[in-house]
This record gives sequence, structure tokens and C-alpha cells, in this order.
Amino acid sequence: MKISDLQAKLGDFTLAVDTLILEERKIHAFIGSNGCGKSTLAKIIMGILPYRKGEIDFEGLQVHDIVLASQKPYMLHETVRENIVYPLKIRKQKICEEEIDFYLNEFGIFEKKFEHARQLSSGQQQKVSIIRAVIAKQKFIVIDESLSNLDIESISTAKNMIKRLHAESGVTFVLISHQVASIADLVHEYHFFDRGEHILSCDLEGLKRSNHEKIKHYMQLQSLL
Ligand SMILES: Nc1ncnc2c1ncn2[C@@H]1O[C@H](COP(=O)(O)OP(=O)(O)OP(=O)(O)O)[C@@H](O)[C@H]1O
Repeated sequence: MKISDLQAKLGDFTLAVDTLILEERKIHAFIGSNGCGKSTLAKIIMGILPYRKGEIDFEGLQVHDIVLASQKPYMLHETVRENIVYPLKIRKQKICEEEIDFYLNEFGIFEKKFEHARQLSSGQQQKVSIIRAVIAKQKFIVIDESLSNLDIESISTAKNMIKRLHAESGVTFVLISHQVASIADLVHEYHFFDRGEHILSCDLEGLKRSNHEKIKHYMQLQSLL
């Protein structure tokens, strides 16, 4: 996916992206301080938010190929199972009960399968949201801060899921995160934003070498410099 000269305005906030390439079959991360525009760009890619200028070349990706596990997951007024099978149903994909059970077991919430999803804790809802995002094995998956609410064991489980899907199905991922170190073993390319502006796209070494004041400061705060 190639984003060129994009500009979006939401109230007082302006997002500006010169050129940002999300190479397929890679694991990307959008990073930067609160309110710098990471989720906004993810929502623009999803088609949830509009942009006023620029171009997104989806390079053959269709709307239904792109999935978002959002920061605040929306749970249907249904059971955990119904929430998980929803993306399969709307895409008329086969439902494999064993696979659902496998994911629920991996996250330690198998016993919640037939419980009302809205009665789960927020971390458990995040787990359902991640399973719902990965179960249909779409080509492009955005995970917006969903790992941050998980316990340490579950973060490791989610990361293994991402690694496996990437290795087996070549899924492109965009992880939106505040913890660079905790996802460094997954991510191929970082895209750094500052106050609505896309500043740099590079690997971890590139971030460490950058002379940009904001990036240096950010990396120091992350204890990575
Ligand atoms: N629908 C909207 N209407 C008006 N302003 C919006 C809207 N959505 C987002 N914004 C503003 O856009 C800015 C960027 O928000 P965004 O959620 O993209 O930041 P973020 O980098 O994902 O932050 P965080 O790390 O806190 O999740 C914020 O100032 C926010 O108030």
C-alpha cells in the first residue's frame, strides 16, 4: 500500500503524510506520542475516516481484505463465539469450531465461549477482538493498541499468533503501539509520527541512528538509546 501526499483534517487536527509505504507481507508499527495521528491514519486506511487530499494506492487490496482490532473493541450484543464468527459469516467463509476453540484456549478464555461478550473484562474483550481480527485470515490486519491491555502471558500469546499468521499466510500487519521494545522482535518497519506529521519510516536501527530531535527524545523515553 502506498500513501502519497495525504492530508486529513479532523476538527483542529491535521494529519499530513508525504510518502508512506506499507510493504505487503511485512509487520509494520505506527509509533509516536498520544494524539499524533496513528489511529486516525489507521481509520483512513480502513475507510472509516475521510481525507481531503492525496492518494492511497491499495495495490489490489479490497475493503474486505483489511481488518481492524480497535483500541476500544466493539462487542456485538452476542456471545463470545458469535462475535468471533461474525467476520466469517459476513464473508461467507467456513466456520471451523476447532480453530475457534484453539484460539480461545490459547488466550485462556475457552470457558467464556458462550458467555455474553459484553460481560467480559476489558482485557478479555481485547482478546476476543484480536481473535475476531485474525480468524478470517485477511491480507491486511491493523491491531490498534490491543496488546497494551493484556497481561504479560497474553501479550506473548498474541505476538505468537501474529508471528504465525505472518509466517504461514503472509499477512501484512500494522501494530499501533507505545511500547517499541515489547514489539521489537516482531516489527520490520516503524513509521514515526509527531503532531499529525509522518516524520520517518525505517527499521529499529534507523530509529536509533536518527538525528531528528523528536525521534531521539522518543527513543530515550523508551530506554532504547
Ligand atoms: N472524529 C474526530 N473528530 C475530531 N478530532 C478527532 C477525531 N478523531 C481524532 N481526532 C483528533 O485527532 C488527533 C489524533 O488522534 P489519534 O487517535 O489519531 O491519535 P493517536 O496517535 O492514535 O493517539 P493515542 O496514542 O493517544 O491513541 C487527536 O487530537 C484527536 O482529538
